[in-house]
Amino acid sequence: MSAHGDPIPMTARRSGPLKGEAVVPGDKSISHRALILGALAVGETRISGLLEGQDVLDTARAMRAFGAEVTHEGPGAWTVQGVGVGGFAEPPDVIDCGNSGTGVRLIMGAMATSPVTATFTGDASLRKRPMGRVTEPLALFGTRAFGRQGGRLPMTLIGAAEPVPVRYAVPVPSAQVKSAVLLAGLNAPGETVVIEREATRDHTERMLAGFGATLRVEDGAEGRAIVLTGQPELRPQTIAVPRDPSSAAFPVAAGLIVEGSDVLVPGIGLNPTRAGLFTTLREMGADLSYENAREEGGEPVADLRARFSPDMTGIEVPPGRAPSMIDEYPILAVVAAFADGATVMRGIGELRVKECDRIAAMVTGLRACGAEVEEGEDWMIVHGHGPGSLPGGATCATHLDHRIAMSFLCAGLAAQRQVSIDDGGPIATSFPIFEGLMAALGAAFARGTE
Ligand SMILES: O=C(O)C1=C[C@@H](OP(=O)(O)O)[C@@H](O)[C@H](O)C1
Ligand SMILES: C=C(OP(=O)(O)O)C(=O)O
Repeated sequence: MSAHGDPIPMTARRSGPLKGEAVVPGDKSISHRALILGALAVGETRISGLLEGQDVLDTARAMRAFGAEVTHEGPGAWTVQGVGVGGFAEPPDVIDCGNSGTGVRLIMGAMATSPVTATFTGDASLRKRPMGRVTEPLALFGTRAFGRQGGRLPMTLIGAAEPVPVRYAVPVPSAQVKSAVLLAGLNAPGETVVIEREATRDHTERMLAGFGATLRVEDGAEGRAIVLTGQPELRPQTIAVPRDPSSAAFPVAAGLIVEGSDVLVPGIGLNPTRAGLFTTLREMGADLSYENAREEGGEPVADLRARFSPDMTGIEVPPGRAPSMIDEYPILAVVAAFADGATVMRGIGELRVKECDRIAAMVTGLRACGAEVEEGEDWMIVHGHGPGSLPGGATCATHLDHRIAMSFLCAGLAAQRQVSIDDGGPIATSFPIFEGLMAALGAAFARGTE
């Protein structure tokens, strides 16, 4: 089933050259944070380029439930009248975060140190995902959480009435956990310290500084420590959301594997904590260039140009790069099937707790398409056989996971036979215009399965 309705089976067939410009929507991570920090500021935050995907719309609805005024002014243009740090009202109903791990975990952090109680739920995918990784550090502030076994949603959080600041070393590389602790730290007196061994996406830190919070980053033996001073008055901001590198990954990858293609993907955020896929593709020999590199709204941005790359070879992806491309392994696995030799992906255990178990979903689907793939608890190896070599001819299960759905549709554009997916509905969570945008480039997509 798709996240919000009947399943939408889809099929992709081998396509002629993909040509043209692919203007992808705003960054999902930054969009969630703009709404949440806007709700915690005093006054009106103005946002342009907001991703209007279901995940972010669910966060907008949640911010309204906590008392912020969130208004849709026009395409991508939103305003948020914030209630101030510690100003959240108690929501009158259950907060449904749909398919979004980022939404639910960041919002839990944002409400955890206010004297309100909220119950959270989500779709069948989100209800399987672990929330203990967030509620355990939140308990240090004094927040209480009651959920299903294994720390699963639905879950009720009772915010700490008299929160204390915390010092917390994040045990898994997770920007969501880091961000939840920082957002909770906003309403605790004194300094809250979050330490991460490996740097994960830093949008929360950048945006907190933009909103006027006092924070500093110290690199030490334990890793990267973020020190936040609690109880600031956040100043409303004007935020231009850059276009999402995780969405750009799909037209870029399709451009590299479909014969004769030349695709331009303009205005993509290339924050180094997000751009690992593009570095990896270039190391594999992809004809992928950055044009017109510039800075927009405090984030590095460039136009990406991807041309058909018949000479890509498999590589060993450095495990330390995983946090900067964590959502891109499914599409990398597809590109790897069209490169020559083995692409080795290690240190990717976190993929097992995303919208679905992404290692299992990719291995099963790629094998059904005739690829040679190996897997272990936290690794995956794809043995590619060059351009046009993937047999295809399968229907792949997407398990309520947008990235799995888009990855297999891209595979079908270059495979020998069609590749179908059982449900394209979840694509709307992060990239609602994917089908039309790809079709405009020349992608042979159809509704239904073979
Ligand atoms: O903070 C964020 O916006 C995100 C962090 C990552 O999750 P984890 O924190 O679980 O690694 C990523 O997979 C997700 O798509 C977005
Ligand atoms: C993992 C993802 O999102 P989330 O954790 O927010 O559901 C994703 O978008 O790939």
